[in-house]
Amino acid sequence: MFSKLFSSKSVPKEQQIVIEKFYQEYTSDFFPNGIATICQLEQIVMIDGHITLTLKVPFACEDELKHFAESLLETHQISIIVDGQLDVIKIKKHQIPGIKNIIAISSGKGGVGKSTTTVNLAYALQAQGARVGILDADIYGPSIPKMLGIENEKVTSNDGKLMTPIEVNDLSAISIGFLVDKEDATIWRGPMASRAFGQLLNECAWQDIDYLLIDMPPGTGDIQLTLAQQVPVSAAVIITTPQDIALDDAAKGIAMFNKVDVPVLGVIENMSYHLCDHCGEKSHLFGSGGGERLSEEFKTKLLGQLPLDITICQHADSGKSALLENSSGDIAIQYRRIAAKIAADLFYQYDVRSPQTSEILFTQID
Ligand SMILES: Nc1ncnc2c1ncn2[C@@H]1O[C@H](COP(=O)(O)OP(=O)(O)OP(=O)(O)O)[C@@H](O)[C@H]1O
Repeated sequence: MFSKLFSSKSVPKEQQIVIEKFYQEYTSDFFPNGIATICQLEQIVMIDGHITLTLKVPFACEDELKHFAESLLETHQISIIVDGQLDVIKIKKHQIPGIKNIIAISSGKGGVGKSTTTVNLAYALQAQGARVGILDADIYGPSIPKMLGIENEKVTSNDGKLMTPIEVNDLSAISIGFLVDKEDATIWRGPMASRAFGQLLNECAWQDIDYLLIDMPPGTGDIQLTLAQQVPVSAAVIITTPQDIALDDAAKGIAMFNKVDVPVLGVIENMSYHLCDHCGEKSHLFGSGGGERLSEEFKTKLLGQLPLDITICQHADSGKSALLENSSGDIAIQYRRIAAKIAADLFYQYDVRSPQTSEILFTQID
C-alpha cells in the first residue's frame, strides 16, 4: 500500500521506512487511537531539500503536527516538515452555504469574558490552520466589532442580496453592531432579536469557513433557547469564572444545551487565577476548583483555565489579541491548546455518534 506513497526517489529508503513506522505507531492526547487512524497520508517527498510529509487532517491541529515532527526528530534524528492539508469534517448536516461547523460560545452570566474568549479562540483556531468566522449574536451588547478593532465598519453587499462579512486579519465577522447603532439594538425584544440573528446567519456570504464561532447573548432565557434550537449548532462551549454565582449560571447553560440536544464540548474557566508579576505566584482570586467540579458534575470537560491578565483586557479593549501580538507567549499557547481541543473534540463527537472506521467516516461525509 505504501509503495505508491513513497515513490519519491529523493527521500532515502531507510528514512522512509522509519517515518512510515513512526507515523503508523504515533499516538498522543489528540490522536489517542493513532494519527494513522485519523489523518490520511498523502505523500512523503523532498521539497527544497526538506523531507515533507503531507497529511490530510480532519480537524485544526497545526501545533500537534509540529509536535509529531519534533517527536520524530527527538527519537530518530530525522527532520521533517509536516504539511497538514486541513479538510475539516462537517459534523452536523445543514444548508448554510460556506460554513462547515457552528460552535456556540455561551455563558450563563454576563461579564465573564465570553466575547474576549470568542475572539481569542477564533485567532487560536486560525493559528491551528483553520478558516474561522465570528457571528456576534449578542444583539443587546455587541462587543465583537470593538474587540476586532473594526467598530466603525459598516456592512456592504457584493451582490445586492447577501451581506459581505467584514474581513479582519483573515477572520470573517458579522455583528448587529455593523448594521445598526448599539443604542437601537438594545430596545429590540424577543422575535425581533431572533429575526435579526437569523438574518446575520443566513443572509451573509460566508466563504470557506471551517468553524463559525457564535458569541451568544449571555444568559439562558428564551432568546438563547430559541437560538440554540434555530441554529444548526454542532456543539457548544461554556465560559465561566470560578465564582459560585457564575458557576451556577454556567450549570444552567449546560442544562439548556442538553435540553436541545446540542453537545457541550466543555467548560473554559476564565479569570481562573492571577500570576504575580514579581514572584510568579499563582493566586486564585475568585476561588478554585469550580470549573473542574462543574465539568465533573455534568460529565463534560474542563477545556482550560485562563488567567486574569491585564494584557488580555488591554488587547480586547484595543482590538488586538495575544495571538497576534505575542504568538509564542504563554497566553497565546493556552488559547491555542484550548482551540485544538475544541476542534479535536468536535471531530471525535462525530466519531462517537458514528462508531465506524475512519476510512468509512471520510467517504461518508458530503
Ligand atoms: N482573562 C481575562 N483577564 C483580564 N480581563 C479579562 C479577561 N477576560 C475578559 N476580560 C475583560 O473583562 C471584561 C468583560 O469581558 P467580555 O466583554 O468578554 O465579557 P462577556 O462575558 O462577553 O460580557 P457580556 O456577556 O456582558 O457581553 C472586558 O473588559 C474584558 O477585557
